[in-house]
Amino acid sequence: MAMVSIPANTSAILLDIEGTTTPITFVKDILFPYIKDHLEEHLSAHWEEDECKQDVHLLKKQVEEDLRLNRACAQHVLDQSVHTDEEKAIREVVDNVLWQMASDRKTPALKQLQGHMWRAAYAAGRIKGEVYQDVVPSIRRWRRQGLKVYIYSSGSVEAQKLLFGYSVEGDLLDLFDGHFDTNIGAKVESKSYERIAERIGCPPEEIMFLTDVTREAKAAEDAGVNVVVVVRPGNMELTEEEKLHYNLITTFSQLEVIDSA
Ligand SMILES: CSCCC(=O)C(=O)COP(=O)(O)O
Ligand SMILES: [Mg+2]
Repeated sequence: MAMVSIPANTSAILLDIEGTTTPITFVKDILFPYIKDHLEEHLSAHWEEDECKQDVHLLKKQVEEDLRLNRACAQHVLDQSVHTDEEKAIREVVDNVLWQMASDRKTPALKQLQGHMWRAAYAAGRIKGEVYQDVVPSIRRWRRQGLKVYIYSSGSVEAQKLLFGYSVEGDLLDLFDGHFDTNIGAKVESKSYERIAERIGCPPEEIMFLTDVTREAKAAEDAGVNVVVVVRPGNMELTEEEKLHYNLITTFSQLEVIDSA
């Protein structure tokens, strides 16, 4: 097993979730189908509640933004406060959410609603967050070596905390020093990594980002962050050029801290 060094000046490890800590199949075959199967029921049950109203309001704002930028989109998200036909309004929200999911969009509006829906399923024990076996021991080792560990995922911070709080390995939230989602910016934009460095309180060069997606790796690299690309079963194939360019690992155990002592 080829080892990859964590540079001695590193103070924080930043982890992606889907395809990095967690199998893509967990997200695609369990989390996303849960939303599709329960969306209409969830909206009907909570339509009059403040949280649901805020979720719908955010979706509506996203539609307005998409229209402003001429993005093709399912345009019908109505403000339920002015709509009289609740069933029709719910149907339109369902259409918009399903359209966003089919396009694998990562908008904060979509991710916030998903997080709220998963909460009930995790709390009832119907879903448990999956993590690869090498993840927990490696994070514990890095922490013992003085590194901070953060999550940066397109999933909302709430969804991240549910996944790790109700995981197959129990409550893992104490492994993390903080969480970031797309409220700090998209994962494919380098500015997001600069903001994260600022929030963590260290220069980008002291952060190592682990992800399966090379567009995210490139954005992080452009910000000065060190990057390792994680190759897990079912992750997107890398090009030959990408394989040569990036440090690759198939398990977190391959990452070793260079001891400065
Ligand atoms: C964190 S829970 C669900 C994951 C999700 O919704 C998602 O979009 C995965 O994105 P990632 O940035 O972790 O690859
Ligand atoms: Mg990922």
